[in-house]
Amino acid sequence: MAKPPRLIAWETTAGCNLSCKHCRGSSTEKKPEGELTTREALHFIDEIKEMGNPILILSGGEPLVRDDIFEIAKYATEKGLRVAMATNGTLVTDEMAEKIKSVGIQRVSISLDGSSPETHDDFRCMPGAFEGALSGIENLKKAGIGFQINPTITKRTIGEIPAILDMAKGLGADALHIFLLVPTGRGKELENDEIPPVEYERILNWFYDRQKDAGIQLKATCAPHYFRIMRQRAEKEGIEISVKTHGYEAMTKGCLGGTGFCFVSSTGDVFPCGYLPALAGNIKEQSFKDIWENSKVFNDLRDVSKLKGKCGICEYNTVCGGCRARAYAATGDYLEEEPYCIYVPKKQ
Ligand code: HEM
Ligand SMILES: C[C@H]1O[C@@H](n2cnc3c(N)ncnc32)[C@H](O)[C@@H]1O
Ligand code: MET
Ligand code: SF4
Repeated sequence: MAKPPRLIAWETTAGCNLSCKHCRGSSTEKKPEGELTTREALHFIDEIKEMGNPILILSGGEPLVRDDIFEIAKYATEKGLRVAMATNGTLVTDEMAEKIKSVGIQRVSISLDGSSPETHDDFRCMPGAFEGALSGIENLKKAGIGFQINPTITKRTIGEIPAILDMAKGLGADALHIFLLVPTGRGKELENDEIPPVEYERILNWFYDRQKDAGIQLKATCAPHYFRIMRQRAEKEGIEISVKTHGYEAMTKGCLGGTGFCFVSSTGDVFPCGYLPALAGNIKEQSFKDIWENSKVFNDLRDVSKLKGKCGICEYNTVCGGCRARAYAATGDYLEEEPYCIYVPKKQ
């Protein structure tokens, strides 16, 4: 029997006040038909709670454009779920920050796709988006809410990542979670902005070094090969990987899509992650538990022996496993080898 999910990202709405260049959801001001109603949303929370006690990320689109977002969040925290919110920050006024606090949301992520207004505003297609995000952060701080910074790594932003880390530290963020661009949704049009595989290797090695001295929590999302690099580096350094030396990263693995994580769209479609359009089911038609336990796609992803190409024979496949969304984007098959990894497995 599959273990229950540890983390669920829910696109509470596909509507958004921005329309960023890379957006996996192609979000705009216009919401698509069929968004879960308040009743359906609360029922979904009941279903999650019956299965276990995961972290629930209220994402979007922009969650703050959903009218009943605080009712939903309050319902979830009162049921005992740990609730986080992912926002672009521009709508986080003092009043919003107070509401976020009062419904018991524990942490908020703010996206910063540049250390300067020029880069961020260009990426997010809105002049003032950078200032808006910073002002959102100040308001969260005043309300005493923990926050993390999420930058997306592309050719446009890679040069500013060290400066974004410094900013995150200076602002008092709890964490920096880097996101590596996945060419899906509007992100498909940014295909040429994806950093090449050797650059991935370089930035993830830099990230490994910063884990030691950053002083804030760092996590590489959608970069499963980080978990290979971490092991290769630790071996070279003669360090045994343990919770003591590598914290939370020692206990987890590259991609949790389908094993510990899933993404639920604004209309109730369930996917392994927000970047992999392989449908597992819809919560309006089937119970969430049934989808999680029995769908073909989730069961495929739980079986490492199904991986193909070099991921199939790689000695790191239980800790990395490749990005299934990139494999799907490149080949149409989510079990194919990860196209952005330069490692040559030892077993040939
Ligand atoms: C410590 C436990 C956490 C773990 C294990 C974790 C892990 C993950 C994983 C696996 C993803 C998958 C991305 C994908 O495949 O779509 C993800 C996405 C994400 N995480 Fe975390 N995360 C944690 C905590 C948090 C917290 C506290 C926040 C705060 C807001 C956060 C914010 C996000 C966001 C915004 C996404 C992207 C969701 C989306 O697609 O909209 N995470 N995380
Ligand atoms: C929730 C987080 O997901 C990021 N995000 C949105 N679209 C993409 C994509 N195509 N690839 C990677 N990250 C993305 C946002 O910038 C935000 O930080
Ligand atoms: N709109 C929020 C952000 O930009 C969360 C979802 S992004 C797909 O961070
Ligand atoms: S990335 Fe976030 S802020 Fe930007 S358009 Fe998509 S949902 Fe909106």
